[in-house]
Amino acid sequence: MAGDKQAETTVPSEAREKHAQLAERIEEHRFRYYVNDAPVVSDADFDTLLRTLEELEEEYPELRTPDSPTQKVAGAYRTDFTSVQHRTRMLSLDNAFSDLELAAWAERIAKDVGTTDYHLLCEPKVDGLAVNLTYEHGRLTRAATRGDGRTGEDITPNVRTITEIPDRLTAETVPDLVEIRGEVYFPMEEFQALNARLVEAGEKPFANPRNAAAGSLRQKDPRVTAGRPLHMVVHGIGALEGFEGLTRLSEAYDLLKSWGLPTARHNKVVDGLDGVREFIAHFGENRHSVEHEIDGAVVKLDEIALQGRLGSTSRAPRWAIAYKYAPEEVNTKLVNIRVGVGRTGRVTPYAQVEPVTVAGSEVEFATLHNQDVVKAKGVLIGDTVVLRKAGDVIPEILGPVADLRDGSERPFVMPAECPECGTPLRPMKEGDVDLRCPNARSCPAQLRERLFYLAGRKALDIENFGYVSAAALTRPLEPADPALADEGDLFDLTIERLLPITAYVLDQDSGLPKRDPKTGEEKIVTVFANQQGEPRKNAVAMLENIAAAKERPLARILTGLSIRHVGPVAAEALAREFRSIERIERATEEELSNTDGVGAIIAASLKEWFAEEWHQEILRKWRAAGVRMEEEGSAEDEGPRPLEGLTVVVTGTLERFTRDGAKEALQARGAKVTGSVSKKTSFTVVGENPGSKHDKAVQLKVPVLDEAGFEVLLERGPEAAAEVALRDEQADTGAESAAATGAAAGKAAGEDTATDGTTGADAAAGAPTGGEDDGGEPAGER
Ligand SMILES: NC(=O)c1ccc[n+]([C@@H]2O[C@H](COP(=O)([O-])OP(=O)(O)OC[C@H]3O[C@@H](n4cnc5c(N)ncnc54)[C@H](O)[C@@H]3O)[C@@H](O)[C@H]2O)c1
Ligand SMILES: [Zn+2]
Repeated sequence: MAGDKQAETTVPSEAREKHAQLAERIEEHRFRYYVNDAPVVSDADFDTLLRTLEELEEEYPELRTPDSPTQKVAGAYRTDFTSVQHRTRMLSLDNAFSDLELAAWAERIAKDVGTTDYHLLCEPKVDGLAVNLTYEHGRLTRAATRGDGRTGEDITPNVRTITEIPDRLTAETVPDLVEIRGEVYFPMEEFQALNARLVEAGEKPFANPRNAAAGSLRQKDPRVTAGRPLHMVVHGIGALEGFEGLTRLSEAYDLLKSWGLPTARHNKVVDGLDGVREFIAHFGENRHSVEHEIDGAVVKLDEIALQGRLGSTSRAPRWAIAYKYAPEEVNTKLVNIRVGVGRTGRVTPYAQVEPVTVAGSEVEFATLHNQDVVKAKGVLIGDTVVLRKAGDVIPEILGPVADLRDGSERPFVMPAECPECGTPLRPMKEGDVDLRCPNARSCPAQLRERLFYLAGRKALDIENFGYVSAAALTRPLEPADPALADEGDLFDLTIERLLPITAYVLDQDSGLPKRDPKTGEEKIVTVFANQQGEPRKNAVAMLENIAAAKERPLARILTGLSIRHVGPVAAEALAREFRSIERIERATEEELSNTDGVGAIIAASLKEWFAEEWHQEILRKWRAAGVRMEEEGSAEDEGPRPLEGLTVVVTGTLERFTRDGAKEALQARGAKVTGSVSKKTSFTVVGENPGSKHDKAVQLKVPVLDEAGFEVLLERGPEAAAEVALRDEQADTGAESAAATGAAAGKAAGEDTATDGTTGADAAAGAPTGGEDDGGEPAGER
């Protein structure tokens, strides 16, 4: 191994070789990125390569030659554009990937700047491509790409199509010559539409908005550029002739703005590192509240004279640094496109990718919305794709890396049948893009999703009831019959029914069985029993929690029914207005859609839902199981108050009510409860052993109700109660007056109550049988 090479250099040949290979790969990626506008690796992976090269050069400084990629700005440029010399170089930026690196930079600045009197200017780092605009005597004479920093491509006609960039600066005194540097970007919201158009025209879609910006700007035909929604943000000044007096960069921006140039709105001048950290944290959290994509924050020395004192390396200024945020985009393989069936039967394609970590979490699935979206994105199964996960948003596929295709990729075909129950799929309405599984009741997928939603936070909030339980109850491996045919039997589940159930452990994101990380096998468990066959603690708790859920407020019960378009907000509005499922069902479409927060669509959807026999069956079963189907006036001045305007006296002992309970039930319905009988008393309720109040009522001809009559009053209102009032003491006149009061009260409390109080079917069917013969058992279904 000795030989003369050793004498020449201290760099081992493996290191030298590694360096050469890395450098070549980096140059190739730069070519694809800057020249083709079609990178094949993610920025993060590219940055890692560059970092590795830097570290190697750290170790063997001899490798750091002037033509190393670490020492140069960008790379080549395309020969079909005229090349132009920049008057001053366009540089790149050094990066900080951590607070530590940022602090090290700040420390160096503090040391080298030679004064304590300086400021730091913080700017969002715009994710686009750099351009250089030359204005001579206020007129735009040239626009160019960065190129290798000295020479760029002439893209003047293209840049002229960007409306934001002025042809002429709007000021009386302008420099003889000024180079304006900035970033051209493509808005994320319009990216999808562009790709859809490209795919439609049989062209290659872009992998992300940054490439779309570069590709759109670097068009041979500027008319193509004109059709693209490009924008620009100014972030620097190059050459400047015939203009004096600029001392701070932040002030220069204000000047540029007054000249009509598009400057940034989010820049901030701070005193020191703490301010920088605050800025970085703020935009880290609000990355998506800005009009363009941000991939970091750029920190600059604000004083222009001090910038000059610090100078630049061949690649980047020493007076600035780019702090990079965690990448939100990664490249990964699109393994498959599957379809999932949702709560309302909507069948949606989703992407299954090779698992990757992005924005701090591992991602294996991404949304694709519908078959049209799959087509518009131009992705093929087997493609390398750009996957994006922005904040809490569901991961999505941006586009394919078309340059990596090898011909083995295949297009996605939407299945004709439901993947879980085999029913042929169809659109709900003509013209709908979405396909649905029409087997709403027993499609295991739909039922599972409905149950999961029903048990979830927004609806009944049943603890110990998650996705695995929902799956086990609806599609067990054993026994063959699922414990639930639909949600109707939920409240009748018993532990005996649960114990024998075995099922796959399903993943909530994909609906697919989870696998054992060690063996790779699909996980199968006895969901509710332990190894001894005894009930698991969770299973017992789940049943208890299911029972407790019967008492949830009406709005939650309503939400849990998975009526299309009836989410928690609409359910709340409906519960407030109608206060019982029955009244919602009986309401006309007009009454429903006139409710605040409920529109025509929701009204129609409610009507459709109630018309379905198996939905009625759910309601019957829930009712029988004791699920709350109406609101017991918790809020005093909300909703209909059918007994509004009535004054009621209660005396004696009631069997099914305490005195307070009776009082509360009356007040909740709007009645006034008093202690003594007068002419104004609407009803006197008498229990066992009533005292003088009963006599007084008889004397004043106030209608008297026994306990059964009292229940009629509560449930069906004053008119029905008047009919069943104890008649032996010629209560006729009293009844009439009570009915009159009731009707007036109905009006006062709003139309719903009026209809309710005088309801046709129920009153007609109920009144004749109520009262007299059967001991006051209120008629009607319940
Ligand atoms: N995926 C790939 O194959 C590939 C290849 C090459 C480069 N890249 C990526 O391209 C990016 C660009 O590399 P780079 O060398 O231009 O360095 P850089 O993006 O790290 O920083 C320099 C550039 O930032 C821009 N910038 C945005 N906002 C700015 C602001 N407010 N002030 C000043 N400048 C601002 C300027 O155009 C400047 O040229 C990197 O993120 C790199 O990962 C990717
Ligand atoms: Zn189905």
